[in-house]
Amino acid sequence: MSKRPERLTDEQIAEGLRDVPQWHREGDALLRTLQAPDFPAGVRIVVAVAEAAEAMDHHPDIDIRWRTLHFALTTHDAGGITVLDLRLAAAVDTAVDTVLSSS
Ligand SMILES: C[C@H](O)[C@H](O)[C@H]1CNC2=NC(N)=NC(=O)C2=N1
Repeated sequence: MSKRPERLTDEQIAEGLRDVPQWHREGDALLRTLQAPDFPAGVRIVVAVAEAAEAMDHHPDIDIRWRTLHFALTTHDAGGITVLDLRLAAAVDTAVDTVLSSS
């Protein structure tokens, strides 16, 4: 097994968030909410995110309400936000952009 990442400091999180401006921090999680054009597009986004997450072995909490998607990222194993969450945030953004540009 690879070494578990360390929790980031408040400063490191704030700095990391500059690269993923669609996200904000709430406590021990990074959050992004977005509106898909319709429900099927929202589901396609979730499928693309799931594939990226599985490849990274790091998984978001996802809430779908019709065409509104909420993503929450935290590292359960570390009890807070780690570099894995910042990487996953960027991967979610890529998945969203890919799906939306092809629909
Ligand atoms: C063994 C495996 O690497 C861990 O259980 C992974 C899987 N996906 C995970 N996803 C998230 N968000 N946090 C974790 O701590 C986590 N742990």
